[in-house]
Amino acid sequence: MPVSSAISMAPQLVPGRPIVQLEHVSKTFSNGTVALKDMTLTIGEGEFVSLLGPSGCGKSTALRIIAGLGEATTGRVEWPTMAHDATGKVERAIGFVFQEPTLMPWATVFKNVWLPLRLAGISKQAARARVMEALDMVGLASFADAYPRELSGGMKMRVSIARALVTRPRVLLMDEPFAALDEITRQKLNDDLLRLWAQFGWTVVFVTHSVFESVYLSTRIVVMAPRPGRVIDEIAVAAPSPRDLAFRTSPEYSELTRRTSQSLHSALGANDHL
Ligand SMILES: Nc1ncnc2c1ncn2[C@@H]1O[C@H](COP(=O)(O)OP(=O)(O)OP(=O)(O)O)[C@@H](O)[C@H]1O
Repeated sequence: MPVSSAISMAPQLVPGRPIVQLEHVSKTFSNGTVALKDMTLTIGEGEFVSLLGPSGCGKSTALRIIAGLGEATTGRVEWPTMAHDATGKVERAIGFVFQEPTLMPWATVFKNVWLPLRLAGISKQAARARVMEALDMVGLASFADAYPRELSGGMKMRVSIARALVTRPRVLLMDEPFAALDEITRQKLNDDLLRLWAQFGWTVVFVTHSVFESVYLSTRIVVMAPRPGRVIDEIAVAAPSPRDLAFRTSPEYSELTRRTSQSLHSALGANDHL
């Protein structure tokens, strides 16, 4: 594919029906910090969207609002295709992966992954098949009886991902999940995540600081700037799957990282006067 056709403003690329829509979402914390200002974003089913931007531009705040872990001050988040309970509250079929694996050190890998099902009242026996399925997806089925202290950093993150997958979410929300890992482990987890995404067809919203990671993983990159946190650019990445070393070393990848770096640079420059 010629480089120019892989780069365009993103809206043409939205492939499926909208699964989540942020409509003019703003968030001001009680100390007066405007973490998000007027964020409008539609994410289609099956997209892999990265939120990319410098520290403090509101990426985590946006992700938490999407997850229902935080409230927007103004604006709305709509889930047009998700079920609602009897009170009209949306039943978000989501999994959330934090930057730290946040595992219970005293519990086995199995018990850590069982946690979301246990909280939903599902017994260990009834949960067994689903826990093992989730562990199998991340390649850790044989570590079910291990404790977190016996695992490497990458394996702990895999357990954390399995814990997010055990509820069989339609949308996976990931807040810089690989930032603390070494480069080789990070690339391996990038590849495994892409393979699972292609296989299971989830929608992924992925927060990152890394231009390279965002280009490698995403179908669309949403670039954000701080003070106030806002969207300043969207970049479509039309390169087909599977993405691999050939893509990582292609002229198309270089051009996309150049274009994305420029955009990130202007995100920083937008606040030079502050
Ligand atoms: N609970 C809070 N109370 C007050 N201010 C907050 C709170 N949470 C975040 N902020 C502020 O809101 C802004 C956006 O924070 P947020 O964590 O969303 O940014 P981010 O882009 O995810 O940053 P990073 O990449 O460093 O994680 C920052 O200025 C931050 O200090």
